[in-house]
Amino acid sequence: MTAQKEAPVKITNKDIAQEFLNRYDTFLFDCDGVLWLGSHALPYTQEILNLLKQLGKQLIFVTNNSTKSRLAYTKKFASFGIDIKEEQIFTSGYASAVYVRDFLKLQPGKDKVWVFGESGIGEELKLMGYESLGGNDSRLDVPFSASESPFLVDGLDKDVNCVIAGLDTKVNYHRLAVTLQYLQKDTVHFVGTNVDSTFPQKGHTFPGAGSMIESLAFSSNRRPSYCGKPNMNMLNTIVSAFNLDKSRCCMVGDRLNTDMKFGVEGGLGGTLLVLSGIETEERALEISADYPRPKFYIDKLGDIYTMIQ
Ligand SMILES: O=C(O)[C@H](O)[C@H](O)COP(=O)(O)O
Ligand SMILES: [Mg+2]
Repeated sequence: MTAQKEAPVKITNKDIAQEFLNRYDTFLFDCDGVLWLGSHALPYTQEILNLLKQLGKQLIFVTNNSTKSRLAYTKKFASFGIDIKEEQIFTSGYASAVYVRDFLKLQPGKDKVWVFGESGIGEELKLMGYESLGGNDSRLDVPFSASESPFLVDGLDKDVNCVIAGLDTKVNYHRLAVTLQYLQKDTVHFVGTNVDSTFPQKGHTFPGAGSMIESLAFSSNRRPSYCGKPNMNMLNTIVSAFNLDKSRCCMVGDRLNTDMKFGVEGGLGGTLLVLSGIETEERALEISADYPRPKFYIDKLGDIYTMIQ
């Protein structure tokens, strides 16, 4: 991993903020920890996004949170007074469905997908014509019994040829046990939405998708193909969808080993780390073999708005 050669620059005043904005035409925004913490919008999120729109900047949103579909995310943005189109949003659930369609080339109407995760994965699969099982099926909410589970008593579904595993806030032994049965079939592909070990919320840091997916990897002794940031397939999908000039793009995120790695390895013109999510200023400045340093960093995204007033 090539560490950013020059030390990251902290955006602390109007001149630095203005120079930063002038460098880029397109901003790829991570969501959790940057725009909001769960249902709590971070300060001036609406204002800074509206300002960038007024400046003619292109806004794209790239979240490793697979719990909602792209369409559902437009509603979350709207709840914060932000008007965003579905095509501007890329989730790790969508990236996983694209991987199933374009790389695994599973047959809609024939191949089914077992989902360990929430509705955002199944909804994206459905839009591509795939039937998915598991997910938020309420029969998985009851305590597990091998002799009574409806997912086992009649045997596994023979048309399931892929497992997609992602963040599931209703994780339980029933979901883990049935998912493992599918992963024990070597004909079933193992896809993980994202590697994030933790999930930032207001005042707390909770287990992330990666911590659940790695549990399934451990019990099945298999490695998942991860599709979210920093996977370059996800970036390439976005770059080609918008025909982007990467040199004029900046990735804005709160995690070094996903967002910053995604931007630097993707060859984007710049990266901005915000300290309102997972990372600290110390980690932003340290040189690590596991992830690159950001080009810029700031306490929180909305500070750009207040600085240039
Ligand atoms: O656990 C997860 O899935 C992630 O922490 C979370 O959803 C990350 O979302 P992002 O910061 O990429 O918007
Ligand atoms: Mg984040």
